[in-house]
Parts: sequence; structure tokens; C-alpha cells
Amino acid sequence: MGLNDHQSEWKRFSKSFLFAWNGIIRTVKHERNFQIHLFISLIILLSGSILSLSRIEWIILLFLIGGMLSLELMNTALERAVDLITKDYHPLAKAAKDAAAGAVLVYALLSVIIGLIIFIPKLI
Ligand SMILES: Nc1ncnc2c1ncn2[C@@H]1O[C@H](COP(=O)(O)OP(=O)(O)OP(=O)(O)O)[C@@H](O)[C@H]1O
Repeated sequence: MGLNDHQSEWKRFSKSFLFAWNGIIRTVKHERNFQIHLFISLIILLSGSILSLSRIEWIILLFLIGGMLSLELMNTALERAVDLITKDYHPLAKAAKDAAAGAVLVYALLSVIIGLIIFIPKLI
């Protein structure tokens, strides 16, 4: 592999990183649910640093936050893909969007329960 090959590999990698970053920024700007999740995540991170969590509690919280935001991004991707396929009402479009929303809901509910397990003992 020559120097030029390495350079174009690196260019391709940095380009795909930029596309991914743009995808996140676009979602932050346009998706209200993502903005809400981001806001809650910041509050949780702030509360965590005030309540001095253990290393393992931080790892769990970061997993939950990362998973939640990633899932919300995937949900947005699916919604946009379905919108691209049809703007008209279609039962399959509804099924796809509702299932993706359901995935977010499952993860969000479990995150709340795990968050309560971590935070409640610190507060009482
Ligand atoms: N093309 C469609 N055909 C059938 N049902 C749809 C279609 N688009 C959305 N829905 C359904 O309508 C309901 C409301 O969807 P809504 O338009 O509020 O949000 P969304 O398209 O899922 O997301 P967003 O508001 O971020 O675009 C959901 O149950 C969704 O599954």
C-alpha cells in the first residue's frame, strides 16, 4: 500500500466521520424527541457529578445515554427512510414507524428504572 493509498483511505475515513457528525447535528436541529433526550442526558450527567457516582455507576449511565441517543438516531433514520418511500398513509409505513418508536420506548423505560435504582439510594 503506497503513501497515496494511505492518504485516500484516511480521506475516506474522515469524510464518513464528517457525514456521521452532520447526521447527528441535523437530528439535534430538527428532531424534538432527540432534543428532549439530549436535555435529559445533560441533566443526568450533571446530577451524576453532583452525587459523586462510583466508576461502575458512571459506566452504566454512559451506556444508557449512548444507547438511548443512538437508538433515537436510528429511529429518525427509519422515519426518514419510510417518508422517502411513501408520503401517503400506508399500514406498513405505520407498522415500521410504530415498531421503531416501540424500540425507543422499551429502552427509555428500562433506562428510567435503572436510573432510579442508581439515583434513589443516593437521594435518601
Ligand atoms: N406514511 C404513513 N402511513 C401510515 N402511518 C403513518 C405514516 N407516517 C406516520 N404514520 C403514523 O402516524 C403516527 C404519528 O406519526 P407522526 O407523523 O407524528 O410522526 P413520525 O412521522 O413517526 O415522526 P416525525 O414527526 O418525527 O416525522 C404514528 O403512529 C406513525 O406510525
